[in-house]
Amino acid sequence: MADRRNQLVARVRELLAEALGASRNRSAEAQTALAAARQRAVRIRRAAAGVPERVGAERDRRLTEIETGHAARLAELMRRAAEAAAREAPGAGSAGWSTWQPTPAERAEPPGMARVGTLRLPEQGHRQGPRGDIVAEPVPALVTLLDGGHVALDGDPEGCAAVVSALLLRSLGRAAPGSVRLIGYDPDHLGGGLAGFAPLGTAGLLTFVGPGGLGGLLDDLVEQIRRINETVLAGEYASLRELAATTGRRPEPWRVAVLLGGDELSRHERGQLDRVVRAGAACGVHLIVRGVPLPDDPTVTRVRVTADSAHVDTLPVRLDPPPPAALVTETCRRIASVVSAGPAPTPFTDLLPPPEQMWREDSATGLTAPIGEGPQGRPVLLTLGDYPPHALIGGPSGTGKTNLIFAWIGALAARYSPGELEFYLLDFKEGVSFARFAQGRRDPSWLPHMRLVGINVNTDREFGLALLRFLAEELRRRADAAKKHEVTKLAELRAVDPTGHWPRIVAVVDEFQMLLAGRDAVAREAADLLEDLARRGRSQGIHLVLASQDVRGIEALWGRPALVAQFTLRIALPKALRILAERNDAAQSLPKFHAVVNAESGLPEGNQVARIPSASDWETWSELQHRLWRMRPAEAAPARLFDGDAIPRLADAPDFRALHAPEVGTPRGPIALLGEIIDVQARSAALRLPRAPGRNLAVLGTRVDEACAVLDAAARSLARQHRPGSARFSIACLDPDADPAARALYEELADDAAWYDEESVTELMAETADGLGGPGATGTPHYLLLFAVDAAAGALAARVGRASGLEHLRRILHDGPERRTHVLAWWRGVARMRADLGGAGARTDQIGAWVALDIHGGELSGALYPGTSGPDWYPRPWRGLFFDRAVHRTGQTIIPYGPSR
Ligand SMILES: Nc1ncnc2c1ncn2[C@@H]1O[C@H](COP(=O)(O)OP(=O)(O)OP(=O)(O)O)[C@@H](O)[C@H]1O
Repeated sequence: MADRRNQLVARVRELLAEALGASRNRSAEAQTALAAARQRAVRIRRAAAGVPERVGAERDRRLTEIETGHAARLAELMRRAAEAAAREAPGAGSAGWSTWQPTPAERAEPPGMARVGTLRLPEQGHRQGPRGDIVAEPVPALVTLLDGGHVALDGDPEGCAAVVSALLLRSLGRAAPGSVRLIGYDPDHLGGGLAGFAPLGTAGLLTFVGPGGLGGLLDDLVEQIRRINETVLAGEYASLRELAATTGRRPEPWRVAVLLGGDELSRHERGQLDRVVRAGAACGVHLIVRGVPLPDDPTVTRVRVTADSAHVDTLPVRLDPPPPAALVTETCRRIASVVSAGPAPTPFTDLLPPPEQMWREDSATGLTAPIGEGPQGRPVLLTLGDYPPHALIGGPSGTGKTNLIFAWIGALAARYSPGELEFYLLDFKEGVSFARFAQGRRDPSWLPHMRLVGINVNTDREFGLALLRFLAEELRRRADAAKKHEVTKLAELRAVDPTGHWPRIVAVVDEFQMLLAGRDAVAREAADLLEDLARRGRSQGIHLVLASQDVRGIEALWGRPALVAQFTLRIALPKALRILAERNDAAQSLPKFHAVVNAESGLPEGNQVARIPSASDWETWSELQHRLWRMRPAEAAPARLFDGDAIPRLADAPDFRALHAPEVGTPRGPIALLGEIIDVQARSAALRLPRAPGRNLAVLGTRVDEACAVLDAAARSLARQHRPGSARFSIACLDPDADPAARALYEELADDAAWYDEESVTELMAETADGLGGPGATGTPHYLLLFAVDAAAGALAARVGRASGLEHLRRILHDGPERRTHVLAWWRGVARMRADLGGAGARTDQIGAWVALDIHGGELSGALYPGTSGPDWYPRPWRGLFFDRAVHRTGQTIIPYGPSR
């Protein structure tokens, strides 16, 4: 039993030991696991502690990134907004006050908006500057006024006044001087931003309406809107802005009414205010109000100002300071002085079609072109055709006649090509402005339509006559052509003869009364020609435009009612008298640079007032002329310029250039050119010297230079028709003053010339007379050029052999021409010539031709000139009267050629 018990104890011990061992192992394992777990926990805790730090950094990084992007985007948007604002409110519309100056919009350009401050954004836009600094980009706060709408102000008076003066100054700065008119209504004398604009009042650009005047003011604005809608926009345009954009014209000013408080409005006034708000902006009528309720309308911008903030509609705004007072008054003063100086002329380009449209018109039925702008901004047209055919222009000196002629010629020349229209222009007053139409030294261009320009012709009425004769000839040519084609009018002639050259002709004569002045042959013939041209030119496309500053010019026509009646188109410049019908005094109240245009012979119902653009200053004109000149046809030749003050040169004369010597022998009837004829083609006066009795020339008068010039031209032109060595030129100079000219001629003629003086002239006479031989003898052509031959009378009176020198001279004059010996002699008076010819009663028929210089017509009576009283000749410098009994009925005025040297 004990064993059993011992065995049992041993077994229990054994089991216990096993159990203890096992549990020790387990415990150790547990310990290890615990330690590991503890370590993990620490690690985890540590790791866990690191996690939020990383997430936060990431979040912050992202946030910063988003913020930067946002700021950049905002800055970019604000930059664009600022740029857009600068576009919407260019120049004076938004410039800062320190650099502000007026920048008027072009006429087709809208004036734009006006800046009053900057937008106050919740997050102000920034962008990084180059060094990382922050740069603010303010966005301008803009308000629409001119052409856009109205502004209603409310709140702090000082802030409102700042907005009013900023808006007004910016509006004035964006418009041409005078094109913004302000009307103030300030019954409580609040000033309200208007005060600084007072200088505009002197030019009528700022008017005030007194207390109680609001109703009248609103009625007036409504009336303006009605008128503009009916007569200016006239259903064609929705607004003045559209009209300006389409046509480039702005015929109405902007009217800005500034209404500052006052009593409550009556029903009528409210109604009128409503109308202005609804319809005003399209007609350039705008309101700026404070203390006057404006109805809600899309055109109304509301500006609310409190002591520390401001809003434009709903946008918060930081208002600009008001413009400096000095800037306001100085700007207004300048505008007022420009306006007081007179209305700005409309630009000349208004009269012209666009370049691609030039020379597109057809003149078959007439010529139509604008001359200026009418009161409603519409062009006023001038027409020349079957009706009205001719025009009279009148206006005292300085009222713009010349300018009007330039404007009209330019408007026509730009529309009709030179094949459709030709001009002839004659200016009887002193001045050279029309010379521009012809080619000049300074400017090689000319107006391709211009065929003739006569300037400084005041003493050369013959030139006017020559033009009229030329036109009469052209009229005859046209009438003949019409008859041949069995038609009556130019339009029909052009239809049946489409390849013919039948342009309309416009002949302009400025100060035409000079042509008709006096009761002499020139005036009589001129009036007859004018009458004929006026009557018949109408249907043949020849149109007369006569201008005069002087009522006497018109009176010269008044005596010829049939002539005056043809001039149905009348153009009266300010203060012109008698151009319009008797009781039509519209020209008396015309402003400067305006004209009454009347196509009804001046009857009041035909009046149209036009504002004439400035066209005559050199730059304005030459721009057009150069353009048209470049368009000229290849064969176009410059206009003939006749300048009464210029002395022509023989070497330039077409007739001189055309002379040449025959291949063999002597010319049958050589020609001596004496001077330029006063005519349209610059021809030379030519004396034919065939072998026929009387073919000698006497130059009569005391003017040395002119006499020498006539003999010089005669000799040089004759020499050109003889080969060297085939003619003799004997030059006798008996007046020392003529010596240089005679010597120059002697040198020019070289071997063909011989020189004689007082000593040797007698020999010349004797030898020449003796050499004449019998009546059939025809020797070498011999020309005796005797300068101041009367000075040799003493020497010639002496007998040499059988006869005296004078007798020889008479024989040469008598028998010479038939033997090719011609005398071209200068006597210093008619009586001296007669004496040399044999005394007072001597025959003069051996003097077949003469040129009279300072000799009165009466002295030339008798055998020298047909009739009893001599020619109508009043001597004047550098002019001569040429008469050739073989070809002339009346004398011909010539201009001696200038010295050839
Ligand atoms: N429409 C106009 N706009 C601006 N300036 C003008 C206009 N018309 C004329 N003028 C200017 O007025 C001045 C006188 O004009 P213009 O020479 O045409 O007058 P006029 O009547 O022909 O005078 P006169 O007969 O004395 O020559 C010139 O300096 C001219 O430039």
